[in-house]
Amino acid sequence: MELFEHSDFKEIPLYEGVINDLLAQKYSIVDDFFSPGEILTLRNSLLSKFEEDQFKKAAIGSGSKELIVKYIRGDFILWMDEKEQEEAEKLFFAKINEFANYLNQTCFLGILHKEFHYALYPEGTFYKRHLDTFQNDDRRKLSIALYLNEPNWQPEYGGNLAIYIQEDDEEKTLEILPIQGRMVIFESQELEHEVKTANQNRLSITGWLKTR
Ligand SMILES: O=C(O)CCC(=O)C(=O)O
Ligand SMILES: [Fe+2]
Repeated sequence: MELFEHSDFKEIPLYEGVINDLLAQKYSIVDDFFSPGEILTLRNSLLSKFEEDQFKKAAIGSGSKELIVKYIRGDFILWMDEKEQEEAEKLFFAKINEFANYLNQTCFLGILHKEFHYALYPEGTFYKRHLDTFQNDDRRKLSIALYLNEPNWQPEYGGNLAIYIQEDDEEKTLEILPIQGRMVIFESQELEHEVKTANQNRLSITGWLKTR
């Protein structure tokens, strides 16, 4: 007879890597969170929804204070609906839910909610330096950006994600190229960041894992 029940918990190296990065440096960059096939499905979903004119100009703040501030951010967004039974949403949320459950089991993060949107930054647009918890939402725990850009995104296409890192008394800037399939995860309440001007259409999914 066994005294202790074996839990069905199985260690997943990809998620362990992300967790170790987050603990060590508050951010993690992974290029194989989703498979190339999944990335293509997500990219095609974004493109067809954009062509159907479903995207709206992104705003700052919420409710009646919503303002369209094009000198702060120039992207167009479409909130994703988990209940949507399209392949893209299904595969995206299946993986994100698995990851959130894993975080809850291993790090006791208490992730209860999530919200994600597709984003398209037209040529010449950017998102000025900010903290994601500015968006009237201090429940945001982890920010996630997944890049759905064309293959072989070049440095001259711009659109880097700049993350500002406080090191002792000095500030360091980390610039991340938004190559297709890359995912960046970082602590929403800790790291200020910025989307540099894109010189080509820049496609992504952005979202937040949130506590109560
Ligand atoms: O797309 C990115 O790299 C980050 C986007 C972002 O900072 C935001 O939507 O709050
Ligand atoms: Fe942000």
